[in-house]
Amino acid sequence: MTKTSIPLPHTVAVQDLVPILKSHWVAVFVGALVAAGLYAAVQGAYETWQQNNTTSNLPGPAKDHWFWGNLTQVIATTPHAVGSGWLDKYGPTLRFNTAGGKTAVLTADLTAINYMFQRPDIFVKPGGARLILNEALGKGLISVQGPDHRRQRRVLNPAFGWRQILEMAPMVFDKAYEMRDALARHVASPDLSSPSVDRVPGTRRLDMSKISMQVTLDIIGLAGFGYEFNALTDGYNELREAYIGAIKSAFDLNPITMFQIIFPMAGIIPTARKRDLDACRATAQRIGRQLVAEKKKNLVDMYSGIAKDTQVDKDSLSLLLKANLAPDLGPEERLTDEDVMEQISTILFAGHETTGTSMMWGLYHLAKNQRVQDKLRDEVLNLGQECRSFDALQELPYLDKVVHEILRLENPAPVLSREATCDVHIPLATPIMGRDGTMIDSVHIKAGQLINIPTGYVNQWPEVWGDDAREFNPDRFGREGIPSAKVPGIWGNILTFIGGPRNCIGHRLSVLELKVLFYVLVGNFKFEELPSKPEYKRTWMVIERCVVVGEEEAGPQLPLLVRPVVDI
Ligand code: HEM
Repeated sequence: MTKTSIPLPHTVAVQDLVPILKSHWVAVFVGALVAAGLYAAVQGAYETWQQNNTTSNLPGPAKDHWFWGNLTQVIATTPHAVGSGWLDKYGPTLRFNTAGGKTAVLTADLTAINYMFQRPDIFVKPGGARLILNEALGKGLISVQGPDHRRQRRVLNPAFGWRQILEMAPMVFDKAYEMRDALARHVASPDLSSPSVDRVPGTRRLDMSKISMQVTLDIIGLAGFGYEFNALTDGYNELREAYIGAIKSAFDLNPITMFQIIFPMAGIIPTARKRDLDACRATAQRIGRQLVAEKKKNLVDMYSGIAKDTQVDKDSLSLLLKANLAPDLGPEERLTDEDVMEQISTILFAGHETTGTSMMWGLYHLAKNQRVQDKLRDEVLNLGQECRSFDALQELPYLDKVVHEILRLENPAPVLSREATCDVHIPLATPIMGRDGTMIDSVHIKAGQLINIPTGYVNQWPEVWGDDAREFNPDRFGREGIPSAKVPGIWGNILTFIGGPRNCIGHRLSVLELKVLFYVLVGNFKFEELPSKPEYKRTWMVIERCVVVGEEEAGPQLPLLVRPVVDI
């Protein structure tokens, strides 16, 4: 019997499909995109459900809004204020609702925080934060993860040791005295714009937020990469404009940007914000490449004997270029010129607004606490008004306490976000009661779970710092048990510079800057609240800034009365 093959009625040869596919390629392409989108949405929804389900027993606030969860409260005030309220109410570990049906864990538990700090490959910066950092700064130390981070950190570390930072002290003193002279000129100039009540003879109403940002920009330019911004003299500077433009565009959190943060895949949408950002980045990169080329040439000239009598410049960029040439580094461990160039925007971003904001809030507290200011002035004037020795400043115990207290109470970035890369149990020092009444001694989370670390809350936690933890009182340092060694911070047992392998590489420079700046400021001027008593309010843009109520449009400002010390 011969077998005859009977074609199945619905079988179509592949070649028959080609013309159909060709004539319908747009429809097929769109169909494939929709299918991929649907798959991603279902997969995403399933993962979110799993994450939410796993943490559903944690205490925390109910949703305020069907889409924005509890974020409406956060946007109305600051993440630090809202988070602190929840932590006071629900205990040290809780869960709240973010946008799009997702949830976040918030924990001030010191064991949990230390566990996360020590495992930066498991607890990474969330996708949305990485998107913004990459857009604004490229792939510098603060943006990269895993092996790239370890490779960069190894080369950068030697540029930020105490010995290297101490060599920058003379330059920081120079800038601090330039600021003093600029303040003295302002005070001596006629005040035509302040309300008459604030025109007090022998004083001048000055925006100390602006001056804090100017002097710290000048310092980071010179200390970071030997570059003069001349911000204190207010001259035009191309890199400064590009940097300010990039930060402004990057943090322009309009609804499309918010959508892109929540759903990072949407980052490919071209927007005016992205266009502006790219233009600013192109300028910053052009100047950055030029700086790297010049510094590299200096090093090569020095090592090859062309410029025998010169020394390596003392700025971080020169020092890291030198470290990058170390013979014990393998070729795959060295940074490329592009890697080095990206560190310029990173150092600017990470080292400028943070220190500037700490200086500004420090002045705010000193103006409100004249007793502390007078005590500090009495101490620093023992060194006269022209000291240039950082060793001498290190001997001043009250200056040390004041700087600790400023950095404790005014953590510029008081809430950190992380995202788990795998399922993990986070141990807790303090067990908490779940919604079902059972005790929880470790938090189980799924991969992709968002976790917030309220470093600012821990810095102000009465359990750690005493009942007056939310007040400005430098004398708390030195009380028995304070600071507490239980707090896992890299500096001063506070969490301002965090801890673990991703701690703030610039913390020593920042402490040096603040000591020098407050020595010069308080030794030469008295800072007072304005007689018109404006109301100040905190705003948040990753960093907590100060605005005047009713003048929010003017942006961050801290107007204070400044009085030269000779007139006191
Ligand atoms: C008061 C001043 C400062 C504060 C409060 C501060 C705070 C921080 C914090 C909280 C982080 C961790 C961010 C995260 O992982 O999410 C960090 C990282 C970093 N900071 Fe600072 N910082 C300050 C000053 C500086 C200065 C002066 C520099 C540079 C000269 C600097 C450079 C960096 C860099 C490069 C990183 C990334 C480190 C890494 O991921 O390995 N910071 N800083």
